[in-house]
Amino acid sequence: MKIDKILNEIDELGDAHASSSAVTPLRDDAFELSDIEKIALIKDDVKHMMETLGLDLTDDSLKGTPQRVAKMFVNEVFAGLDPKRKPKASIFENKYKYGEMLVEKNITVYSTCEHHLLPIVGRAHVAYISNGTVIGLSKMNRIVDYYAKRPQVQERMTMQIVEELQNALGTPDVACVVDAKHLCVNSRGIRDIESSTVTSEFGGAFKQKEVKREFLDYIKLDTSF
Ligand SMILES: Nc1nc2c(ncn2[C@@H]2O[C@H](COP(=O)(O)OP(=O)(O)OP(=O)(O)O)[C@@H](O)[C@H]2O)c(=O)[nH]1
Ligand SMILES: [Zn+2]
Repeated sequence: MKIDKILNEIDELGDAHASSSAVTPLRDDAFELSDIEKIALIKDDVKHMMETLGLDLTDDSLKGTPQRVAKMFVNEVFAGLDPKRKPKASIFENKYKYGEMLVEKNITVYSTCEHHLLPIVGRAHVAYISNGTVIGLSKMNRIVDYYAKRPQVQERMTMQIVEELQNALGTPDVACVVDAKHLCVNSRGIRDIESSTVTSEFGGAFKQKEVKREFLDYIKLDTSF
């Protein structure tokens, strides 16, 4: 596929929108290889890494690891790099005129820290106020999961979730709070097992103190961050 076409598609999908401030840094040729080609190349890379560490890849337990890791990277933990996998946001008309805030809370987040390639595990809470459009509830969970399945920093992921929902719903009135543990902080380095990271993005009406407060009350967080 021609790179112009791919970039156009990404643009249409809203991920590389010119006004976006939270774009995952991707190479121009990011989608020139097929998933199968990527898995074959990554398999060799993982094999090389393990051999360099001195592991015997003829061992029964280790021999399948390069292929297993390559498949897991492309099809699972980094699958959200591919705009083709972006969930379709089922949008409905708000015929019942529900005008209050809707909160989808405690969405499970499994992501990967892009600095250490170690897991980020936590919860996302998203909210919006309808301007005439409503979105299928599960689509909010799916949008969170799509952006989580990338090498990430938590700040960017939080902003990407909000930007995507703003595009889908056609309103700036969207917010997201993420509370997550970074295994690069908990299990190595400083090894602080208790600490977690809270990030937030408040769009449109959520910048107002009372609206923000209502959202944070629903998810039972204070405003001290
Ligand atoms: N802002 C931000 N930083 C992150 C995130 N995930 C991991 N980091 C940090 O990225 C930083 C990378 O710093 P470096 O000094 O290059 O890495 P390091 O030598 O492994 O540092 P230590 O983790 O302190 O041992 C670390 O402080 C991580 O805690 C994230 O989502 N957002
Ligand atoms: Zn890290």
